[in-house]
Amino acid sequence: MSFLFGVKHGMRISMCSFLTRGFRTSSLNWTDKASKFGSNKNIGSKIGDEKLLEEIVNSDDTSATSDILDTRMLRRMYGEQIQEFDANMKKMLELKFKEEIPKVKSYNEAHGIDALQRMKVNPVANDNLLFSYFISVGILEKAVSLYLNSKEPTEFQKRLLALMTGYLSTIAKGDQGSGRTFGLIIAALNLKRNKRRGEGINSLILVKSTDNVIQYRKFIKGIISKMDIPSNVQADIPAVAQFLYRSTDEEELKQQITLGKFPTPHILVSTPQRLLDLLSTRGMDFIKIANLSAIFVDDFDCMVDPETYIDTKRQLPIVQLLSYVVKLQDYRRSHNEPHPQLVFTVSNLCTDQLKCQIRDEMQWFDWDRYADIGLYNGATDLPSRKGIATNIGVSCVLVNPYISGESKNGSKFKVQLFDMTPFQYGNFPEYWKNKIFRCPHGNDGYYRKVRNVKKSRMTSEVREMSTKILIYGFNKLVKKVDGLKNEKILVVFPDDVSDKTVLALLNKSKIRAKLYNPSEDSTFFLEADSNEQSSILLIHSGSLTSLTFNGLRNIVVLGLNTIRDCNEFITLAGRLRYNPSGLVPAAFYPPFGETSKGPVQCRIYILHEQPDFEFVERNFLERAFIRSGLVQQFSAVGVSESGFDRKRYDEEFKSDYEFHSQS
Ligand SMILES: Nc1ncnc2c1ncn2[C@@H]1O[C@H](COP(=O)(O)OP(=O)(O)OP(=O)(O)O)[C@@H](O)[C@H]1O
Repeated sequence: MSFLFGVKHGMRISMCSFLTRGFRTSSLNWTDKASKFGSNKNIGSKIGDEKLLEEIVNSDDTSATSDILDTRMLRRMYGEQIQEFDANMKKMLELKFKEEIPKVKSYNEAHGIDALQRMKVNPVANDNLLFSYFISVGILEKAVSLYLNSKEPTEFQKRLLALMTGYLSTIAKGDQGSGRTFGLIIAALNLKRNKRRGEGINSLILVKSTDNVIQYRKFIKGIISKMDIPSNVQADIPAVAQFLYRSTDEEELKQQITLGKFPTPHILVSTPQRLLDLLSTRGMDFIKIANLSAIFVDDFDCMVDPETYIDTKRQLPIVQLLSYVVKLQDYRRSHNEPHPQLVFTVSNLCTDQLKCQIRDEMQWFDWDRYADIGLYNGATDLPSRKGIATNIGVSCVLVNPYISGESKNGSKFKVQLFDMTPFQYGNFPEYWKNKIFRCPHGNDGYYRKVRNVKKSRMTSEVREMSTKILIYGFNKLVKKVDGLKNEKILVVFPDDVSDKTVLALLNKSKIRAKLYNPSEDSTFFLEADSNEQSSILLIHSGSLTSLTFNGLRNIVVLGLNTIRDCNEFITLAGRLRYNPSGLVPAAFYPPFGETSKGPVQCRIYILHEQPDFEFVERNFLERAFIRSGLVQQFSAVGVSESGFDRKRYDEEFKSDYEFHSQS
């Protein structure tokens, strides 16, 4: 408590209040400003006194600078402090709630109408809804249409933007590549701030990783660059959006100075961890998130446990942060404005278990003003739609290492490749359900345990050898498979394998490869191949969530440790974008059980060492292939594995407690 309130209140408040007095932007919000520019009225540029600010930051107190630099120590202390803070906060909240409840009630009574009737635009009544139906600021609508080269929102965006017009909250299910990220960006840019909320950051957008924040920065700057506003105002981006992520000390300090200079951006994009760091080191008066209009969380289900969601012993950073931020809204509320809108996006595999947990355990949402996007199934129902687009094919290639004695120079390490025997899904929903929900020792949790035990038994030499086998396999695959020759490929490897090791092994095999850089590689797969450039882009599996690679058609996965569960499999497949615009048409996600007959246009090759490919690994893949919508399979190398005993495999994973057909 003392850490957050005592120390922070002393010096920081004085600095912050000075900053807001001295550098406060006009009380108009940015969308108002933009409209004025659109009508060619110059409202004046931002007041800026760099030197004075620098002095204030420097003289803030020396401990503040060391606070910032010695963040590791602070992060360690953070856990205890937040608990103490939380307990005190609860007491204050209880008192505050007593005063505030009549106001909240009166708001709900005054607006006692059905949630869906609050929407000003009906997203299904008209097939030709354009951005102009939802975006009230002309200059923003033009910029979005120019940037996306389209005037039409996607189906997902229509639903989301319609809910925004009714100030509704949602947990929105969406297909991979359906425009979820842009939906959130447009909603946040367009969201006007009610003056009664007072000053503060308008929207908070939380995303999983640093790479995601950098991608948001690129998209938002891209939209702003299309606005027809004077060039001196273009430099004002920090007043519109700011971006927080863990980085070098220098970059982190830069982020803080910008936030000190522009304390109330229209949008703040951050990873949960970085925001928690800053809240613990700089306090909530530095980050003005006490009266937000909206909180957006992109890919919420990728930030929690894929099986148990938020029901875990350890409180996950996103859960910890949301609980804190939402409480803060109520604690600080001295106006009669409603609860901030909460918008989470999730994948279309998400079950209603997540929603139930949030409803029963978290006081985040105002459920009177909530509406779903997408169909929520019960915990043991099949998903309503396919999770992987029907133009994607998947192949599992088994890599068998051996020592050849035929070379002139003696024995040589070589590999053979085999296609795994494809799975036969059949046409029976009961079979699929048994596989997904009733398969004994077949769930993702069990599989993960088996893989962890296997990994813990491997020495570092064996681990390195395993990577070497897969790189040899990759090299052979590229030479052997026509569809991969001279193609650009995204190679994904497990988070616990060093990128240097993979890069060194590829270079040794004379394969030109480069590591993914979020600032420059989003168009890697659209650029024409040249002899000097690499055609292989390398990325850790943990970095994939939400990244868009326009024009990506081939992914090679180095080992099953790269895909730890079905969600990760869907996220991985969702990076494939046949369409250069980066959108995946909704028609590629038909109902779950529909047989996919379309051509395979994008491919995933999963490489795995044959000696390590046992029934449990095979079963994991079968479950993932079924659960993600009976994905199309294809043969990559044309040589089938031998010795697979299907009968024994089926027996091993048969349940004595099964789903049966109703007929
Ligand atoms: N309405 C639209 N019209 C045309 N293109 C669009 C539209 N919305 C988004 N896009 C393009 O589609 C691509 C994917 O969009 P976006 O990243 O929002 O999808 P997503 O559902 O968030 O994908 P992911 O599966 O990566 O989370 C982007 O590169 C964007 O340029």
